[in-house]
Amino acid sequence: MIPIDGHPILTAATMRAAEQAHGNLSALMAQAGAGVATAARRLAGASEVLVLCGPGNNGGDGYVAAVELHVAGHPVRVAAATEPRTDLARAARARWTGPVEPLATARPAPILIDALFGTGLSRPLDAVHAMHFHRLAAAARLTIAVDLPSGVTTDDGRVLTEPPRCHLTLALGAVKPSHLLQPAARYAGHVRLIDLGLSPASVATVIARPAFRDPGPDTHKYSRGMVALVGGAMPGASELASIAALRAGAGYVLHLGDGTGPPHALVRRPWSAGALTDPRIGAVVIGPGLGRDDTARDRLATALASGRPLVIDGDALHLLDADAPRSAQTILTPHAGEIDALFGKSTASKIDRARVAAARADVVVIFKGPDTVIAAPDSRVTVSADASDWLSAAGTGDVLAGATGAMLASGLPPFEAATAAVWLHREAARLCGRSFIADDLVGALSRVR
Ligand SMILES: NC(=O)C1=CN([C@@H]2O[C@H](COP(=O)(O)OP(=O)(O)OC[C@H]3O[C@@H](n4cnc5c(N)ncnc54)[C@H](O)[C@@H]3O)[C@@H](O)[C@H]2O)[C@@H](O)CC1
Ligand SMILES: Nc1ncnc2c1ncn2[C@@H]1O[C@H](COP(=O)(O)OP(=O)(O)O)[C@@H](O)[C@H]1O
Ligand SMILES: [K+]
Repeated sequence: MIPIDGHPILTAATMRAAEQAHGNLSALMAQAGAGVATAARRLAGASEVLVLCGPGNNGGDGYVAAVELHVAGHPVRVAAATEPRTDLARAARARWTGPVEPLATARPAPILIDALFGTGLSRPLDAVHAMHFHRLAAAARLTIAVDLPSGVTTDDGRVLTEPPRCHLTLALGAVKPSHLLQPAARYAGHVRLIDLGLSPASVATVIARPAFRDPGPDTHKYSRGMVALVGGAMPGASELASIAALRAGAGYVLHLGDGTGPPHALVRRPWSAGALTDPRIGAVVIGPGLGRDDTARDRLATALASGRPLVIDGDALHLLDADAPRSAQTILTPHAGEIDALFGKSTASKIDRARVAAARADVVVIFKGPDTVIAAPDSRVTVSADASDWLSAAGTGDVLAGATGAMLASGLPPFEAATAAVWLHREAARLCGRSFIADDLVGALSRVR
């Protein structure tokens, strides 16, 4: 049971391929079931465990876990609505010598293991499975899902049948998109990986603590990263982004636009057409509070022509031509509404949408939300889940844009800069606790760094 940070994300199909490449499916199931049993024993204390087994190999994992728990002397019962249908699951079922209670009449237990359906779920649960899964979870103190909470898809974060909210999900062999993508992810609770030794390759990974560029003895303010913020109609937003760039670690931040006041560390200048020609500028951030009028259009055109690395956020995303050729490293930071406006609506998964957008616009995309997906034009993807829901407040996106500018100006390549900023933003939100405002989040960036 290991943390998922930095681990590859596999779809149902790539998982099946990894499983086939391994060759010994029975050994994999034995390992998976044993991993589930070990985790359950660690968390259950002396409490009884009830394992719900489905018809496929997810159910097979459940039977193996039940056998392992029994062998270890742990009180365990099994319930199922149907007989196993795969050879592997039948073999696992045959090794369970205790009774199999009908799901509909099964008595609850303090610890519930959901081994009903995993990556093979292809349609909504029938009424018996759905109703009794909820009944037994409501009576349990702890619900542990095997591989995925039964009822969610594997690849795109959709919910076919609403499962109960599990406390823990044990991802078998690899993390799957639905462990991270909403709305499915909220039903998984904490996600931990059970390593099956598959070492699968994937261009998609779970976000991990980034390698920041820290200052050294030879660093000066410009080499540490100079960020220019282009202001506009609402200077508050671009100021918030400016201060975020400072607190995220930029050595010099220039706010180009109206507005006065602290912090004194922020260098303020009025906007001018030549404002972005300073070759020391390592990143230009444009969009927070920019507005969408002709002035905003002119400023965006100047920024795009400057050749400086760019972070394009907020209003600027509504003025941008996604298909225009790029002359500089560019990071876009859209939320769902901005993705729709720029690239059109789509029912594809958030990971696929981010990847398609990055390739089409030849940029790094930070597709924001409770699940944030970062995609590069070369198909690399990293996903950040578990962000504080309290980030759903005005201005927190401006903070991310500023932090992204700081990371880009520090010399990190765009994908790494985007990843570092998203991680920093998420950890800062964690430090802020509840009911914080965007200004508090800015302060917390320093503490995280
Ligand atoms: N991929 C791997 O490396 C490993 C996979 N294992 C397990 O195998 C699981 C996948 O097994 P399966 O492919 O057998 O899939 P599942 O066990 O998830 O379920 C598939 C079975 O249920 C049926 N089914 C699908 N949706 C249904 C619904 N709503 N109502 C009723 N029946 C439905 C399918 O027709 C099929 O018979 C994984 O989630 C994992 O738990 C582990 O045993 C070990 C390793
Ligand atoms: N429910 C949520 N849980 C976690 N993070 C969220 C949630 N809602 C929004 N966020 C994050 O908060 C930020 C909001 O950005 P955005 O929508 O651009 O707001 P604004 O433009 O007001 O600053 C993004 O980083 C996004 O990922
Ligand atoms: K399950």
